[in-house]
Amino acid sequence: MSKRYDALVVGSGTAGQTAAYQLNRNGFSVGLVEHSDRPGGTCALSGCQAKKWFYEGTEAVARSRHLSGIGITSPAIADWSALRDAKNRFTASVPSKTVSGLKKAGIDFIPGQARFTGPQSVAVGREELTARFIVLAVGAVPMSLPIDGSDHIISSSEFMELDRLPSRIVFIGGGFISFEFAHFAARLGPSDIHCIILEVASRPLGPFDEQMVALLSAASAEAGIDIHTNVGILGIEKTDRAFRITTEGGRRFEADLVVHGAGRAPNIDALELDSAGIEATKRGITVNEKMATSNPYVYAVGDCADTLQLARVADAEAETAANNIVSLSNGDNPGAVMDYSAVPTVLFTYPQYGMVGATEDALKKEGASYEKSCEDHLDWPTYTRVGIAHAAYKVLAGEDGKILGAHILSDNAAGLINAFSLAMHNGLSAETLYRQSIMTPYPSRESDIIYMLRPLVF
Ligand SMILES: Cc1cc2nc3c(=O)[nH]c(=O)nc-3n(C[C@H](O)[C@H](O)[C@H](O)COP(=O)(O)OP(=O)(O)OC[C@H]3O[C@@H](n4cnc5c(N)ncnc54)[C@H](O)[C@@H]3O)c2cc1C
Ligand SMILES: NC(=O)c1ccc[n+]([C@@H]2O[C@H](COP(=O)([O-])OP(=O)(O)OC[C@H]3O[C@@H](n4cnc5c(N)ncnc54)[C@H](O)[C@@H]3O)[C@@H](O)[C@H]2O)c1
Repeated sequence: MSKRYDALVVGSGTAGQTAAYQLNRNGFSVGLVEHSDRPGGTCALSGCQAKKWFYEGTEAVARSRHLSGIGITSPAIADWSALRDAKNRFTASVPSKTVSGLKKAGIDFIPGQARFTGPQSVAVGREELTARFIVLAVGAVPMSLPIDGSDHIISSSEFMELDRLPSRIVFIGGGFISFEFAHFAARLGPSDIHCIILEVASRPLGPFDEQMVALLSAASAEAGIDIHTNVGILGIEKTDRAFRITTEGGRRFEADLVVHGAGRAPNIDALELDSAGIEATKRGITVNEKMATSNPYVYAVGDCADTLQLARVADAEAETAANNIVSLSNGDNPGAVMDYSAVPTVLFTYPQYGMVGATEDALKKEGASYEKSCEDHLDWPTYTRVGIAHAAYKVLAGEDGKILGAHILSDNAAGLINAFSLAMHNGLSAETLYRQSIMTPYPSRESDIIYMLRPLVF
């Protein structure tokens, strides 16, 4: 049996849905293939949205601990399984809402695993589907690790399903997931909790600013999280009551739980990309700035593409691909391109670390001339009021005054960094952003932005 669509989308995560709805709104007949029995994707079910339940609990506990002695007498105590249940009440309805939403819009939902049979054709079970354009949005999965006993490692998704947290947790990898989940565990786990992050590189959080990472690492240490770098893990062994992790150089770590935070790889093995002439590396499907692959009929978006693995980047890529497909169909030039120069990123640790644009390390490496406004351990009332001792910022501007990058440690780094991201998108100078920010609602985290900019302006 064979069915033909104007566009076929593979994957029902945020990227796949964004592309499917946009093509559908433009009058395309659209089919969406999904092989999971829980459609809806990583962000909603086990990523950004799901983990935010634990972040909000973490913030409440951490804030009340910080306020202890300055007006709060009884710091909050978390109920891990109640937070998990609240998260699951949200995720439970995601699959059915995903499918009903697609169907209501007139998009065919096709359950099953897609694999290419030709440049414009895909098999799902016994069904052959052909399409003028195909959008791949198959996401990523935890990278397989060359470690003996790696079957003892649990994923971040499994972590969020635990009934309770044990006292000793080792996180493998010092990236986004390990930092965020260690911060959750340190506030939501038992009172004797001890978290360890083992990073293979010489420093954790490689893409972030080295100085700010050192400040976040110090804040993490105070919360009960130890970070070890240059650790080559050899094996994980199950002992009577725990796990023993052995490393190069003969070091050993004992843990009740070992968690994967060592990167996510594109979920492309089942697609048989070679049958369609689509190039990929272990970092993802190779795409150009229009999100087109090496096959002109196929686009790749979201975590499976060799770009950034962030939810709103996935959406922007999906919109870019869909716009280009619509243009091509109309006989127009496909002119939509992705720009990654001012993508804001936030680590949902406590305090949060928000970053946009260049790091100071990168500017130094490039030999770029820049000016910097930077301060750590801020004693501004904003932070003394909530007992945060580790707030910090760094703003980098070029010779022409334009903002090149910003880095913020704060309990609301997400909101703050977005202001800098918008300024960068609009090519604003530090002085223009300063003038436009003077009347920011006061006092707030955001009204402090002028203090961050002053050294670059006067
Ligand atoms: C723990 C965690 C926390 C995160 N937190 C944040 C955050 O705070 N902020 C942020 O911006 N990002 C965050 N991310 C990243 C974010 O979740 C991803 O960037 C985003 O979900 C990617 O969406 P996607 O649509 O590309 O892929 P996915 O949502 O993974 O969707 C891919 C879909 O394709 C399906 N599929 C795969 N192969 C096939 C096939 N052959 N046939 C049919 N279907 C197939 C899968 O079943 C899946 O449903 C987090 C990720 C994790 C893991
Ligand atoms: N707040 C957010 O936006 C957010 C949160 C979670 C995840 N994410 C996305 O999901 C992606 C995956 O997250 P992640 O934390 O798994 O990956 P990551 O790429 O952020 O970090 C992986 C880390 O593990 C290290 N590593 C790799 N192999 C190792 C090994 N064998 N032993 C020790 N260390 C090892 C790497 O050097 C790196 O520092 C992120 O890149 C990010 O794009 C985003």
